[in-house]
Parts: sequence; structure tokens; C-alpha cells
Amino acid sequence: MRRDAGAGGVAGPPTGPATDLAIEALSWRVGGVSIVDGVNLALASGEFVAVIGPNGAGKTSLFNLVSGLRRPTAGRVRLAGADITGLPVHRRARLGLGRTFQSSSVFGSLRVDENVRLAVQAHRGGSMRAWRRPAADRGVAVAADEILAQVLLEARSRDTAGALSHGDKRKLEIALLLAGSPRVLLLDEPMAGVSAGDVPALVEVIRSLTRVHRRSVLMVEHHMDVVLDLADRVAVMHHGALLSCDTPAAVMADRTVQEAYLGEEL
Ligand SMILES: Nc1ncnc2c1ncn2[C@@H]1O[C@H](COP(=O)(O)OP(=O)(O)OP(=O)(O)O)[C@@H](O)[C@H]1O
Repeated sequence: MRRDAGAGGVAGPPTGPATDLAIEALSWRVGGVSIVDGVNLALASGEFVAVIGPNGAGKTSLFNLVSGLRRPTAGRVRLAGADITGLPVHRRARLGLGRTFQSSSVFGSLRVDENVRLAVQAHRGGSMRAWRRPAADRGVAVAADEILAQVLLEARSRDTAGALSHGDKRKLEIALLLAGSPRVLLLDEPMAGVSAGDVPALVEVIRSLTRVHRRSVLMVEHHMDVVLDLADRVAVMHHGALLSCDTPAAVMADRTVQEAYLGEEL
């Protein structure tokens, strides 16, 4: 069965758990060119949806609209029911929408645990000096340690962040997001540049976001083995539109999807 994600209703799960993120008829036109074209997609609480599509399909542009980096020319974005379409990035983040970027947001000269404490402190809105004096704010240190355990980085906590492998740096970027207790995480190509040896641990960290910690995840990723392993549903973009959104098995068997990828390995 295919749950269509086209111009009609919002492509969502078959039953009705709470919707964490709703993308409604979202469009972005630049200079008369349609880059994102009427995308409808709903993410249920605790659901993992991967966005795939050929190069230039509009995946990053869709993420930019959802995270607030770009303003859509039509359509809406709702977070837990609240319309966030007009809000800037930092307001969306405060409401529970966290995004990783392809470029790193880590302070390379600080230690791993210092990066996380700083992020926890920033989200708590208190004095930024506390991270220098962890004893003065045990709560921050405890929260940071819990997050480091969650992303499997305890053993590296006292290392300089700049010395981490790409895979561990990605875990740290996820840790920095978790410091803000996001309801929905947008992960932009988390496996890019990560060595094959680091992939399994990073996959486990990402899997735990939904399976253990009940966050919702929308992920753009080119590695199909990772997508098929992690995603509850796969959304396929092509020429700015959503072609299909269904279980990984159904998407892989979909002829329309195969035709969209003609000439590219799926
Ligand atoms: N600011 C912009 N102005 C004009 N065109 C843009 C802009 N940003 C993106 N585009 C175009 O929109 C299309 C979609 O780009 P986008 O980066 O969203 O695709 P993508 O699916 O993420 O591709 P990839 O998989 O290669 O990262 C491309 O043709 C791109 O050149």
C-alpha cells in the first residue's frame, strides 16, 4: 500500500498518534523557479522519517524551510500543532526544533565535555561562567554527562573536540542539539565524511534518539543502507516535490521511485 504524499492530504502515519512536525503544502520559488513544490509531510511523535532523492531534488532546501533558514513562498510548518512558519531559527530551536548542519558547530579548541556543558548552560539561559567552574553548577555537569553517555562519548569526554574523528564529531553535534531537549531533530547527512568503521556506532546513537528517547527525527541521508536500517518511513523527493512516502520496503519496490533514480544507484 502506498500512502501518497502528493498534492492531496498530508503524508502521515496510518493511525493517529500526536503529530510532532507537520509540513503543509510547503513551497519555495526563487526567481520564478520552483525549488520546493507543495510538500506535505507529517512526522508522528517518536517517528523516524528519512528524506532521499537525487542530487538537486530539494532536500536541503526543504530542511532550510523547516528549520527557518529560508522563508517559504507558500505553505506552513507546525511544531506540535503550533504554527512556526514565520519564526526565526532561534525561536524554533527554543520551541523544540533542533537541526544539525553539514558543517560542524563544534568548538574545536574546547574539550568534548566543555562543549556540551556550554550548550546545556546556553539553553538554561544562566551565567555563561558556570561551564568554567563546573563545581559551581553540578546540575549542568550532570546533565552534560548524561548527554555524553547517551551519544556514547563518555570515553572521549576529556579529549579536545578538534581531535575527534568525523564520526565522534557527529555524535558531539547531536549531543549539542540534545542539550536543548528538542522534540524534533533534523539531521542533515549525518554520515557524510564518516569512516566505515565509525558508521555502526553513529547509527546506534541516531537509532536511540527515537527508539529509546522518543524524539522525532527527520533525516536527509544518501547512504541507502543507513536509511533502510533506521527509517520508519522514507520520503522521496524529486524536482522539489514529494514523490512518495512509505515504509522502506514499499518505497524500494515503487516503480515511480525507481524511475526517478534512473541512472543512479538506489
Ligand atoms: N538560494 C538558491 N537560489 C537558487 N537556486 C537554489 C538555491 N538553493 C538551492 N537552489 C537550487 O535548488 C535545487 C535543489 O537544491 P538542494 O540543495 O535543495 O537539493 P538537494 O536535494 O539537497 O541536493 P544534494 O543531494 O545534491 O545536496 C538545486 O537545483 C539548487 O541549485
